Amino acid sequence: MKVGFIGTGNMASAIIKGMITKGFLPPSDIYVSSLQLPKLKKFAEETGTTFCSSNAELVAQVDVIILAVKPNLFQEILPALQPIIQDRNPLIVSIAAGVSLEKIQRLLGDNHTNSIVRVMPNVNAMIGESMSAVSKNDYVTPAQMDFVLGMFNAVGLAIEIEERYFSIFIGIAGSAPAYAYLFIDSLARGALKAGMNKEQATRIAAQAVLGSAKMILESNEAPWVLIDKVCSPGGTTIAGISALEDRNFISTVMHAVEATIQRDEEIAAKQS
Ligand SMILES: NC(=O)C1=CN([C@@H]2O[C@H](COP(=O)(O)OP(=O)(O)OC[C@H]3O[C@@H](n4cnc5c(N)ncnc54)[C@H](OP(=O)(O)O)[C@@H]3O)[C@@H](O)[C@H]2O)C=CC1
Ligand SMILES: O=C(O)[C@@H]1CCC=N1
Repeated sequence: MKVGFIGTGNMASAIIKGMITKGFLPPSDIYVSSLQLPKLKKFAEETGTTFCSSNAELVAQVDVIILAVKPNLFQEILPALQPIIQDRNPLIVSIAAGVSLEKIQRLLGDNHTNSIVRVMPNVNAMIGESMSAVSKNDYVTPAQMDFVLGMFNAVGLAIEIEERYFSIFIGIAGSAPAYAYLFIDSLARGALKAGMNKEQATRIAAQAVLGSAKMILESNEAPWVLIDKVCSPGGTTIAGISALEDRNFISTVMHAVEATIQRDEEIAAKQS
């Protein structure tokens, strides 16, 4: 299978580097196109991927197209590629927030029936730790779906969900790495304020958060049960939990998830 990425920015490069590290495809079977050609050439040389000087050149050579550009570019890019896409009929995979399967089909021509898959990965794909959601339209074959699930399982964990849950998924997985990085950075700032070197504090906090995430996944205990196990009576942890709740930590984080969902819905409304 030859897989072509239209767009090689933060997310595509994370997936590409993750796929290459995991040996999912030989780098030369990954085709890339984007806007700034000198930058693209350097990226292709560094990764061993196949450089394409235009989106059309890419579409002409691949079996799977990954749309990895910003949502507002879909209405410019897809109609221009419509004739060649309809001629070759590749599997179309979109990783954009706020662009529905139905919208993609509309941009490719309502009178056609393309195999389209929507994926919401996250940037941790770069180290093989993405959490990705996958949803398909009616024309995707079981073999095509297996290929997409295989690709995103190679760079983390991929699950199939109904498309109507995509906005919520972005709030807890697509955008969530940034929220987790912010939490770790905030812990490190607390340590910095108390006199520890920030770089060392960041590594310590990141390992503590990594272990906590693994504990939730591997212990089968609810987070609140685990929280109680850390809190000694009259100890340090309950003092910290109490301070977090003084500043509404739980509702602040819930509010961040709600804001993410709302923004995804706004982007979707603009695209429709
Ligand atoms: N960042 C993230 O963590 C996540 C992002 N996403 C989704 O991924 C998509 C890409 O996001 P992200 O990688 O962050 O964005 P970036 O801005 O980092 O990358 C966008 C890419 O699109 C390329 N591009 C722009 N115009 C064209 C064009 N006309 N033809 C071909 N390529 C073009 C750019 O090229 P050039 O570099 O040459 O300028 C760039 O490589 C978005 O739709 C986003 O919703 C989904 C999950 C997580
Ligand atoms: O911020 C964004 O819109 C993209 C989608 C999910 C993560 N980054």
